[in-house]
Amino acid sequence: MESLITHPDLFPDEGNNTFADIILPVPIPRMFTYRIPTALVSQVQIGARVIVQFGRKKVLTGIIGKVHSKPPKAYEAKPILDILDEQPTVNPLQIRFWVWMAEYYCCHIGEVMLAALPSGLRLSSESKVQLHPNFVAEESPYPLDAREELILEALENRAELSYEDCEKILGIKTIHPILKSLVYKEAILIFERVQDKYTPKVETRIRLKQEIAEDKQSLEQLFEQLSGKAKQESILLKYLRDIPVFNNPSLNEKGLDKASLLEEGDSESSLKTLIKNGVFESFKQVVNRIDETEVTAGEIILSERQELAISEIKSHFDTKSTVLLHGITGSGKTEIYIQLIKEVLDSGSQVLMLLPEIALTTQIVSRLKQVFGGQMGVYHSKYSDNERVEVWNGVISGRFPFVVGVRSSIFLPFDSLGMIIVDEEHESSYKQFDPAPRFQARDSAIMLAYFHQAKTLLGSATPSFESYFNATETQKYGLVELSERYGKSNLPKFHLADLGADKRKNLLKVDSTRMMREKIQEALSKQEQVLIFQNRRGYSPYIQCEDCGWTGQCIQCDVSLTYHQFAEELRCHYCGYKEKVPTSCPACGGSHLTTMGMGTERIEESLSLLFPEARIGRMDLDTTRSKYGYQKLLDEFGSGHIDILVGTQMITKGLDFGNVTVVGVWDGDRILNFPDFRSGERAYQQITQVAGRAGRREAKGNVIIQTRKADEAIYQQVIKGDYLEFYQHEIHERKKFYYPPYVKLIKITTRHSDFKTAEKAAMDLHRQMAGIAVKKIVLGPEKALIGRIKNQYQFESLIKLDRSGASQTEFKTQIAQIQEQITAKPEFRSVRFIVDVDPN
Ligand SMILES: Nc1ncnc2c1ncn2[C@@H]1O[C@H](COP(=O)(O)OP(=O)(O)OP(=O)(O)O)[C@@H](O)[C@H]1O
Ligand SMILES: [Zn+2]
Repeated sequence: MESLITHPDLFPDEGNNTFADIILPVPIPRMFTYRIPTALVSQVQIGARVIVQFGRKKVLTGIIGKVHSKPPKAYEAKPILDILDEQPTVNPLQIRFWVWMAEYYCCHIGEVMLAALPSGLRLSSESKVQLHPNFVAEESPYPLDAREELILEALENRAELSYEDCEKILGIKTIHPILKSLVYKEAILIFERVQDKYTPKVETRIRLKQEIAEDKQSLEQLFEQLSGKAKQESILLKYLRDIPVFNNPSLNEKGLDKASLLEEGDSESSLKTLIKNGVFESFKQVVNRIDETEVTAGEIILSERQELAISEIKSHFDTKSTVLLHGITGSGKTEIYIQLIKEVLDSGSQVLMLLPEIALTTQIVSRLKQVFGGQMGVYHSKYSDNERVEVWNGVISGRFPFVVGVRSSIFLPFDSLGMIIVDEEHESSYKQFDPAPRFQARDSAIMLAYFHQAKTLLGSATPSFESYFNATETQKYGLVELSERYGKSNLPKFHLADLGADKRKNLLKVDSTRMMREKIQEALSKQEQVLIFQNRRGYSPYIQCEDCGWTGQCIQCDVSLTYHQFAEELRCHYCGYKEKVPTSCPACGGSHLTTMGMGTERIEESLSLLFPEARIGRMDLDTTRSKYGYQKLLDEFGSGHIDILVGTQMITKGLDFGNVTVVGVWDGDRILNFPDFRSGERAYQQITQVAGRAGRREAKGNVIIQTRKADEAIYQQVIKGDYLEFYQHEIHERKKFYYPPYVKLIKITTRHSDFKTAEKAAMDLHRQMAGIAVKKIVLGPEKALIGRIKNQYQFESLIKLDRSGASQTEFKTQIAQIQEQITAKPEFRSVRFIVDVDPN
């Protein structure tokens, strides 16, 4: 797309009264108001992309958020330079949603826009200069000065110059007055070249020349000519095998993708010869990046219990807009979703289904694909930006009335959602931690549904306390319970394996109890499969010197470096700093460096000592970094090429493998040790979810939890599977100590490169917050758990706010003002405040 626009200074103020508030991709709190030149008034639409000048030299692409007739008071509105879209890129519902998100999560609307638009839809633009077509130096009535001459000279040789080029030519920074004068003298034009970053995928295709394809005789002749030229003949044969033009010459038209024509090792040069000799021709075609899939699923018959759940969900939807489906692991929630999705799609509305990041590459998506085929779009963060633009456009065009996606799919341009499903709604990865907007996708989805007058279905075997609270205590949500597994499957049997007792009896072998070994052996001997879970948190292995206790520390953050065996490196998980593993201790020079902590790698090693015959796989951040890494491991496991799969959180999310009968939790106690008020909730969820992967068909499942604290209440609660009892016990504590869902939490982090400055600013913030007149408790400021990240010191304040909407709005408005006041003070100019609403 190219847009030729005149320079802003060429727009006189025409006294016209239409203004637009523009959402700009810069960190300013509000939308910025611009004037709409008369010539453009008829094209103005909310959601259309525009080009505006921002500051002195910057040209930005923004989006029209609002149209009105009130000129801004604090500044003179500049004109909009151009409107890029005939069809708006985002719709008014999306803008409403963005505005809500910026307000609720205390961030700039520009930040929401940046998160929402795939970067392929954001435009890059740059001011360019070219000679005025009518300019003839000799005839110009205006004298030119030396600098102006230089620019014109350069333009004699080059069709266009950027602002940067001009700066270089003149060797000065302030070129604007000179260019302005040249514009006035009608010697140059300033224009914008705007580039759409999205590039359609173009394939080179090959087809027979039509006259050959249509005429059997000339085809036969061709074979005679090619006899003896084996390479060319082979290409022709391959083509005819894939495109049988003998039977149907019209097939020839769409040809064959060049890459697949040559995939069997045929040579490119032989193909070239064939093209040169007029046998084949090559042509280009724009293709979809996202495959079309055929619907392949057969009819599913729902169980009575599932039918009942569906009718309960629907009847709740008559009066409530959100329903929580609490169905134990393996109860068949997916089939319930499928049925409901079908009905909503049939009624002509759109459906969005949210899944946690990692679950999105798995079975559930292929299951949905079988049912919904090409009308289902998948929106994944491992997709390239171009692929995301295709999903985006597919939602607008109606190609994808149904999308399954990760948390960012709530930003897709839906215009008539009928239902949003949030599967595994308890998952903490629905919360975006960094950068802003720090949104919780489940909560935002409920808001989005509200804007669309749509319904939200939350599903989980282990609901978040927030959702369960809303479904029971306040009855804002409807509650539907499924407490039996589908079909002949039963919940697995639990075994607590006491590490301490085994140690005393000398039964421990490479960190494993006798119970763990026996159960794994039993499964292996029956050709059944095993999953071993190791919690990621607190388990990063590190290197320590046995002599002096030295451990590697990051040079920019207050954290230990994590040991990566594979790369023989120490890495910082916060800033990415890395160094080679030292051969001797940098502190004392000793040579006894050992690996501490027990990561998945270590367990993999232990298991291969214990079960030398077994095929063992490992799934963690290291082994799944590539786009298809995760899928590949799961495929190998699913097809029985792996007997034991060791993994972190990733192996717990929604996996459904019938042959898994044993699930081992390698170190249960570590799961209990989250240092926050949600630790109990998280531990219950994690153990229940991973245990739920066992025994999902007829064969009985076994879950072994290794622990030193077998009498912890939480183990008994998990084993009993009594979510309600667990919830009631925990929620009581939450109430007593003022924690969510009884209060709203806001965390404010104050950051600065100087320790004292950070502390002082945090204290200042604290003092002023005390003055805000809403019911609240303010804790801190305290040095953050990790006191320094990327050389920035951090202090944290935690605010417990009254749940009422009015209190929250009041607090948030005032906190924004307080931040502005503090950073206006010279000593605090580079202090950063990070506001996290509903932190994890
Ligand atoms: N009506 C049905 N007909 C045939 N098979 C079914 C039906 N309902 C569920 N199943 C099968 O039962 C198994 C468990 O179902 P599903 O994976 O949907 O459980 P879930 O509730 O999502 O469990 P989790 O919370 O553990 O992920 C799957 O293999 C699924 O294909
Ligand atoms: Zn670091």
